[in-house]
Amino acid sequence: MAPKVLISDKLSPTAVDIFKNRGIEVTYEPDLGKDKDKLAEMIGQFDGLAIRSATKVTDKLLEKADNLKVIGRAGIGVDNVDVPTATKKGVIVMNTPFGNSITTAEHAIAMMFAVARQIPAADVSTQAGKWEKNKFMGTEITSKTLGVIGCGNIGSIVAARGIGLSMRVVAFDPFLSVDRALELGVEKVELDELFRRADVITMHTPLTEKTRNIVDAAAIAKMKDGVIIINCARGGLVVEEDLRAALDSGKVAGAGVDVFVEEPAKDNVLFGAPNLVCTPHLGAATSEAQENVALQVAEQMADYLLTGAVTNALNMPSISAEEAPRLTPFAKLAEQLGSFAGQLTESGLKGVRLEYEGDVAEMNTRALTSAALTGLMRPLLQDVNAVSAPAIARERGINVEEVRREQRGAYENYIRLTVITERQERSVAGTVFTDGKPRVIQVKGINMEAELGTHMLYVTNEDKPGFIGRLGTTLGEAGVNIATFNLGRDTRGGEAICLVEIDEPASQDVLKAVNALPLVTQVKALAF
Ligand SMILES: NC(=O)C1=CN([C@@H]2O[C@H](COP(=O)(O)OP(=O)(O)OC[C@H]3O[C@@H](n4cnc5c(N)ncnc54)[C@H](O)[C@@H]3O)[C@@H](O)[C@H]2O)C=CC1
Ligand SMILES: O=C(O)C(=O)COP(=O)(O)O
Repeated sequence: MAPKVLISDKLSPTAVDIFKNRGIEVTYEPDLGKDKDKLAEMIGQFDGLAIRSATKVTDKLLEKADNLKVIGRAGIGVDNVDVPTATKKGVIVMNTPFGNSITTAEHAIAMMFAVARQIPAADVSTQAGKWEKNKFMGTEITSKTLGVIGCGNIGSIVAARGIGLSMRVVAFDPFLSVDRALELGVEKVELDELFRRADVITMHTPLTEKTRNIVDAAAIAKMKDGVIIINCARGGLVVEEDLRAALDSGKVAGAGVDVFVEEPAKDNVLFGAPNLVCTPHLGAATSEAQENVALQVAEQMADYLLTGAVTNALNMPSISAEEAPRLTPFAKLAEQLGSFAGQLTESGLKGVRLEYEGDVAEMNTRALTSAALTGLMRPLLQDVNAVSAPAIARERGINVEEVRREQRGAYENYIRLTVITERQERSVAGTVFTDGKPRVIQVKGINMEAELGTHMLYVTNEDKPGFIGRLGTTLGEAGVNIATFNLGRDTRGGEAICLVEIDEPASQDVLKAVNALPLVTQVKALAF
């Protein structure tokens, strides 16, 4: 069945065309993001949700999103998405990190000039026939200091534009390296120094608990008298009441505000302040940027839904379209190994070690580890998937270790998964042959070669003659048909393992009967 995608915010028609052309059923409801009840009613039918900033993807909405696999943000900020809850539910959240950055940087520069030359107010006055030439005295930008808070994609474009305008640029960004600052031609400074030195301050950080209220009354007090403040990033970065007071007092000479704590902003404390220029979250609103983000989000979501390729996800490692098909059998193997170990693990899991050897060591092992963790935890948590598994493992304090060895052993590729519990370590290993089929090749250090079917019996016993015949007879008498039978032992007369594929799940009576056989040490029904 074709996957279904809902677009709940205004997106360029390009997105609709791409989804359709790729065989995805698409519902375009550009105003749905504003109607959370209707959205909650509809969301259950969809595999994908494409949004901008108006749709709020809350935990309540996600509760109803039973089929959702991917949320695509046609833009950058995902503060309107509850990413931790989406991750726990196994829903990928992806954005388009570059599509609108130039446009947004240009908006910040436009705001700087609009404020410095009071263009909006001068326009209103002029069109009212007032010709107030002396009222609108401006500020020259050349040689002034531009303070950039957050010097990532957008901040660095703003910095470059600032330098192009002959400004001196200082930047505060804890993740900005000295080399990158040099390359950009900006001076890396601490926040207080930026506040002290900048004539114009512009913000380009995401909204996080660290950046919320970064510009409040105390910060403004450290700034130059007559500073200009520009916010084209997120509403919560500035305490609106404090900015209003500073505009009223003249401490801040002017502000350009594109984003608000509450959006749509209908009745904001800032409105009506002197020399305030506002726009309704227009940072990304150019046809060029909207084409970019619509095209990119639709391609990324379609890739994921149709091929499993992952690009620009915030909660999952990337998997390219080329590697997705190559990775699939290994992901299946990793998940089967995890599932095998998970079904045999009864006491508290402390850690998991994944060893990748040969060709597979050069693949995207993070994605394979996620698949292994999914298999491992599924016996406990039905809804876990490769998106949620690493987060759940972390939350539960399960230590995950990855070892990669590129040299080949007896097999071209080899994955060994070891679970570490309070009581013991247990390993299971497998490979993918050239037929693309995963095989288990070692259980607890005992070699064998088994393809895992849907229903399996796992039996450990003492290696003595006559056991296999008795096991076969017991299963036959119980009406259980054997599909495949795989054997291994550590030493002659030592510990032996049978992995038996059966056509139907083993009943409790069958398990009891097998358990009662002489020499049996453990019997377990496994399902894959
Ligand atoms: N007004 C609008 O329409 C638009 C607004 N935005 C906003 O702009 C933000 C930035 O976008 P990009 O530059 O693409 O993101 P980015 O991730 O490339 O850059 C953000 C920078 O902020 C820095 N940062 C993080 N925490 C910080 C802190 N506590 N103090 C100082 N710097 C910190 C990071 O190190 C990073 O370099 C987005 O998160 C979004 O909220 C983005 C697009 C359009
Ligand atoms: O990309 C971003 O972070 C933006 O803020 C753009 O928002 P929008 O898509 O225009 O609602």
